[in-house]
This record gives sequence, C-alpha cells and structure tokens, in this order.
Amino acid sequence: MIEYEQQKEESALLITLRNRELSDREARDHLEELEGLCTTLGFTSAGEFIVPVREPQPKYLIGSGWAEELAVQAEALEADYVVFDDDLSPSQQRNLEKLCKKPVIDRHQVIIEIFAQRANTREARLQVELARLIYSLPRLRRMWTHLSRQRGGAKGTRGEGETQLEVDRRLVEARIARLKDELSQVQSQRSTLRKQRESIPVPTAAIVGYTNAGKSSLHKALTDSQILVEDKLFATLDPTTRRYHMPSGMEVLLTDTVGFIRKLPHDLVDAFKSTLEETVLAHFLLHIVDITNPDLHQHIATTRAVLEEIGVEDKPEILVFNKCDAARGDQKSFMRQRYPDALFISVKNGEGFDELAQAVEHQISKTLQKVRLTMTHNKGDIISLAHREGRVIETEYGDQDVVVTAFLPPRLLSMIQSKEKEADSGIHLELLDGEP
Ligand SMILES: Nc1nc2c(ncn2[C@@H]2O[C@H](COP(=O)(O)OP(=O)(O)OP(=O)(O)O)[C@@H](O)[C@H]2O)c(=O)[nH]1
Ligand SMILES: [Mg+2]
Repeated sequence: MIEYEQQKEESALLITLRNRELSDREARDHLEELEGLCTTLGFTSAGEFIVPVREPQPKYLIGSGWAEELAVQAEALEADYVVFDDDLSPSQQRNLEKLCKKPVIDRHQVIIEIFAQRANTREARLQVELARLIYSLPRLRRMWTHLSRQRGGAKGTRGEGETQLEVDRRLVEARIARLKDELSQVQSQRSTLRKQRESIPVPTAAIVGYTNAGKSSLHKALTDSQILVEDKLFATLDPTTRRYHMPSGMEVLLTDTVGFIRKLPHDLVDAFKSTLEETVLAHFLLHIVDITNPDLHQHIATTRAVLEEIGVEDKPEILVFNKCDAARGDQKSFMRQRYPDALFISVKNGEGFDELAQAVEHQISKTLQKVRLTMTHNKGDIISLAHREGRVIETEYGDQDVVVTAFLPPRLLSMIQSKEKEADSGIHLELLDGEP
C-alpha cells in the first residue's frame, strides 16, 4: 500500500461511476487512482463512493437520487470539494455545484491542476495554461455565476453578466491564440537544440510508461541525471536526455518522459505533443510497467493508446516490468508467460540490469551496418567513435594505413561518408554484407 504525505488540510469527497462493463475491483482501482491524483494535488479523502449508473444522466451524470445523497454526505463529512473520476459536462458541473453548494471538479480538471502545479519550464507552463484555458472556455458561465454569487447576485445584474461573459470569452480566445504563438516560438528553439544533438551520431531511446512506474528512477540509475523521483503521479513533466554508457562501451541517449494515465485529457496530450516528440524521434522505446499494480494490463494498453495518438506506431519496444523486488513470485511467472519477450527488473535492487543492457545493445545493433574502413589519416577520432557507437570486429595496422572492420550506426556511417567525399580525406569506406 502506498503511503502519501499530506500537504494541505483540504479534503474531497471522491466519486467514481460503475456501469455494467466495470467489475467491482476495477471500480475500486479507479477510486484508488483518483485518490492518488487528489493526494498529489494536496487533498485528503473525506469519503469515497462508487455510484452505480446504468446510463449517464444529462442533469447530474448520475441519477438525481444519488446526487442528492452525495450532497448530504459532502455536507456531513465536511468535504471542501466533490471530485468525480468521470468527465462532467459544463452544465452537469453547474447543476452539481448548485446542489452540493461546493466546488465540484472532474478528473480532467484534477489532472490539469497537477500539471499546473508541477510545470517548471517555460514550455510546460505555456502548455498547461493553454490546456487550462481550453478547459475553461465552455465553463465561463459557471465561473461568472460563482462571481456574481460572491458579489451578492443583486437583481438586475444578469444583463451585465451576459455582457461580461461575452467579454471574457473574447479575452480567453485572444489569450489562447497568443499562447499558441508563444509555444510555437519555444518549440522552434527546441527543434534547433535537437538538430544540434542529432549531429552527434548516437542512437536514442525514450523511457515511456504509465505514471509512477519508475521511469525517472530507471533513468537516474542508468545515467548521471539528477531528476526528481517521487511516489506521486506526474513527477516528471519535461523530458530529460542523458547518455547511458553500457558495460560493452556502447552508448545510447536516453530520454525520461512524462507518464501517461487512463483518460489523459485530450488537450493535455495535444499540449504536450511537442514534449513527446522526443519519443516520436527515438530509435526505440523502453516501456516501463509497475508489476505490483493490479491494473497493469490497463496501464500497458493506455500507454500504447497514447503512443498511437501521438503517432508512435511500430516503433521497436522493450517491455520492462519494474519493481520486481516488491512483486509476488507467481505474479512474475504469470507475466513471463503472458509477455515472453519482456524483461523483469528492479531499480531498487539492480535485478535484471544485465539483461536490460543486453536488450538495449541488441536494439542498437539492429540499426548497424557492416563496413570496412581504410584510413591513411584522420583515424583516431573515427576509430574511437566506431568503438563507442558501434561494434569493432577487427583493426589491422599497416605501415601506411589502418583497416577497421566494424558494425556502425546509420548516423556515424553518414558522417564518415561525408568526410570521405572531402578532398584528400584519406578515407575509403566499403559496405559489406553481414548481420550484426
Ligand atoms: N519497490 C520499488 N519501488 C520503486 C522501484 N523503482 C521506483 N520505485 C518507486 O516508485 C515511485 C515512482 O518512481 P518514479 O521514478 O518517480 O516514477 P515515474 O515513472 O518517473 O513517475 P512519473 O514521473 O510520475 O510518471 C518512487 O516512489 C520510487 O521510489 C523499484 O524497483 N522497486
Ligand atoms: Mg518521472
């Protein structure tokens, strides 16, 4: 069982819906995940309800009998907020707030607020503000209602409110347009940085997976990065890229990325698309799964669905089950049967790291081309790059030249090919047949 720190005193009544397709256990898992999200945001749980719903109801999403019961419970349990695991339409949210007489928020808003709390870089802040404004646009009337209630809601102010609503809407729309402009500027700076990095001939891999799976922990263990590891959801929002030196001497650029979650709001996926580009551009993925989570199959499916949404399909993937130190023995053998190609590791005790390095090397070697390089000068740097990025099979030193037979990654290959074209380069490159 996960233990969370309590940061603030505010509490929330947590609600999840259960329809015919959902088992009791799934509904409880959803509730537990919602509690995790709320804790991350700083709310404690005042109480939890699984509400059976055959058909979503237009007025309150749930039946009005249940809605009235929740309002009574929220009052009795002195909850500051009512939080729904399911998305509420702007009017359902308004109706529920009228009934409960306290703020009612949905999972979508909870996730946006967590992102807002955790956004550190300018790009992440712009992305979150954009998602927030897009969410608020159809809900401006609700905010205006809040405002006029605070001001006493005197008779005759309605007309003024309507006008104000139009003004607000135009302001928000203008701000959205400005944010999109600013974001595209920040993003073009980033693509320049990435181009600089691409001139370094190193293969790249992205660590992806459900939130809290241990992606940052793994990144930290394999590289020298000092990123934040926390038992909270969405600890990481911005990608970090570092070199991972494998025991064989090969290197790969490893990127830690934002975690995914069930029902990740669409505007957040959109907003974070550019951050997730690191994933799109990687040669292959390390997909990390928390083996101790009872919902792990859904986590895998969710991660794959988000990857598809950002246009990452058919990219080589190494499936890695983490936290094996805390897994039951039968759980591991069950997963091994179901996912025969997967790896089983523990960042905590180092289990499975050798196999992981081998699997990463195998992925890298798939992109390698066998060559014979004859060089009269310029040899030192190319030979050391060949050792670092590829696999050198043989080096023969003659009186005049050195001949290297090696498997090289595509970008190193193209770098050598362009050097070869330079006048008096002293380099001759031959492509050979042969599997790495
Ligand atoms: N028992 C155990 N706990 C682990 C292991 N690896 C990571 N954790 C814990 O899992 C929690 C989440 O770790 P992170 O590395 O922040 O997870 P993340 O996938 O980067 O999470 P987000 O950035 O929020 O998506 C932390 O409390 C870690 O200490 C492991 O091998 N075993
Ligand atoms: Mg992380």
